Amino acid sequence: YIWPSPQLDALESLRFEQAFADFVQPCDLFSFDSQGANSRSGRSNAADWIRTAYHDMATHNVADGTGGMDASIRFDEEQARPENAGDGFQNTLLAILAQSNRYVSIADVLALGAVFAFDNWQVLGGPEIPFRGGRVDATEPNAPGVPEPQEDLNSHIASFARQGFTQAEMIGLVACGHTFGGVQHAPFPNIVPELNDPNNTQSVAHFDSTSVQFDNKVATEYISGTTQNPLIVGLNETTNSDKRIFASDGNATMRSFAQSPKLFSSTCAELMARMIDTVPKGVQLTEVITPLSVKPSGLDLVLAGNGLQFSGQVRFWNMTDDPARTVRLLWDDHSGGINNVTLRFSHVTSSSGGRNTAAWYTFNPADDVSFLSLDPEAGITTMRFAVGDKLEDQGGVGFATQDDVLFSTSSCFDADGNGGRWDIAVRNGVAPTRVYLEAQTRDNISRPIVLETDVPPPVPQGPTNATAPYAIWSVEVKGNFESFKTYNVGAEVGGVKATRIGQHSLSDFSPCA
Ligand code: HEM
Repeated sequence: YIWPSPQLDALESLRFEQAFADFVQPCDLFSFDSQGANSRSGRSNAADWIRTAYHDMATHNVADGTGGMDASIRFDEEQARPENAGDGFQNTLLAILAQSNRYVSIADVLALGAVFAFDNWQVLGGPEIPFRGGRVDATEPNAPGVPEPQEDLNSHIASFARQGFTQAEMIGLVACGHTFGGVQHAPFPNIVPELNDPNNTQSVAHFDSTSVQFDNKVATEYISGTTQNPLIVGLNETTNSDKRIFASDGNATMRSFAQSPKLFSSTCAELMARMIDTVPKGVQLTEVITPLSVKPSGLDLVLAGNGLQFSGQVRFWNMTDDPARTVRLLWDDHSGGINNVTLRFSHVTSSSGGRNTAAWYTFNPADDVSFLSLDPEAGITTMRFAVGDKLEDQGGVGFATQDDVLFSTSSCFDADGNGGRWDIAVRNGVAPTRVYLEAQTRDNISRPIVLETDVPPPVPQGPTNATAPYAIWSVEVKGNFESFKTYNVGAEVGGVKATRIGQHSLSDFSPCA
């Protein structure tokens, strides 16, 4: 896709910049145990996240298009059902709900959690699950429908058919899920006894001998008869659902997985992608999110008195540090000028279990100067980057940069921290039908939403100064801790409503006179 695209940019950052993937590194990390990082609980965030994604999806009904990945699992009513026994769903939401935002739904982050749980294993031949965004969060619980271990084979075949999966796909999906984690004593005391093991304090009987790792041991141990999977060798035959499911085609599918780690991996990539892309009828998912090779990030542009202050970074994918490399930012302005500055190397990040690296360059010219100064008359229209002698301009279109509506540093906060005045700079010649502040918050069912506060145009007082590059629109705000709330600025120009560059709170500016 072409930058900027607010939704795809946000999905891309979350998928490729590691932010919450750190919850599944190391892979046996479990955040909800009193021993924390030294946990010997037998549990893992990674396993909880995969199971949560499956249980959210498993309510899908292909016939009427209801249910699916829509984060309905976040409702207490759904978590209280016997089919959703255990605290793994609550734990998952506690860890990752905060990652959702106006562009990335809670259902998207649940799907991404499952992707991350598999992601770290790619270096060892594990699958990369293609990730799309655009899921829509449910407004109420879905109808029940998650399979339970005591049900018979025909019920399971029917249940997976209702979810949209064939019998062979059911075997595959269960095997792919059950290469992680296991069955805990607390929610399933009839399947797993207390283990009294100081290295497995929550008494989890694991599905295979490598329970926090993606590999085909779930299949090899089953085929060789050495499996300890509690849903295969459990003393109570009734709850041996994996045994019935795995054997339901004469072991053909499981044998093929045992013979070929590659086939198991590619099958899991395909089935997991289908699982997380199973959404209620009418929901339109985005394209598969792939990393942008060049991505401007964290941009800010403010009017400061007589100058424009521009700051930000640019990320180059699959690039490591190289002191000999020169990176320049070139920008076009409104007066037809082309300007340029050499950017400074900032740092290198790594993601997906160390498989990808990205090099970041920052726009500020020196450590003690946090912005580039632009001429406000000329402004900025488009960026391009020169890496050595290679021009990065998105195939000629450049990186469009808006300078029409911005925060002004004349904004100020009240001494009590409970309000102040927002000054928004509107470029001369631009005629917005609306300018507004955007605050991101959540509704009463946790969905990220945006509240808008209108900023009125200035009331003309005497002759207007039509030669000033920007006019100031202002609004006074009041409320508890208002000075510390973060806002974006948005505007509607020519019928197009869009968020502009940068994010601020009043406390970034000066006290009001
Ligand atoms: C007939 C279908 C299935 C049944 C009856 C079933 C049953 C179970 C049960 C009883 C547990 C133990 C939960 C706990 O103690 O917290 C479990 C765990 C798990 N299941 Fe399934 N499952 C099924 C299908 C799937 C599928 C399709 C996936 C994902 C693709 C999946 C992923 C997981 C994972 C990752 C765990 C480990 C959770 C943890 O260790 O915290 N399951 N399953």
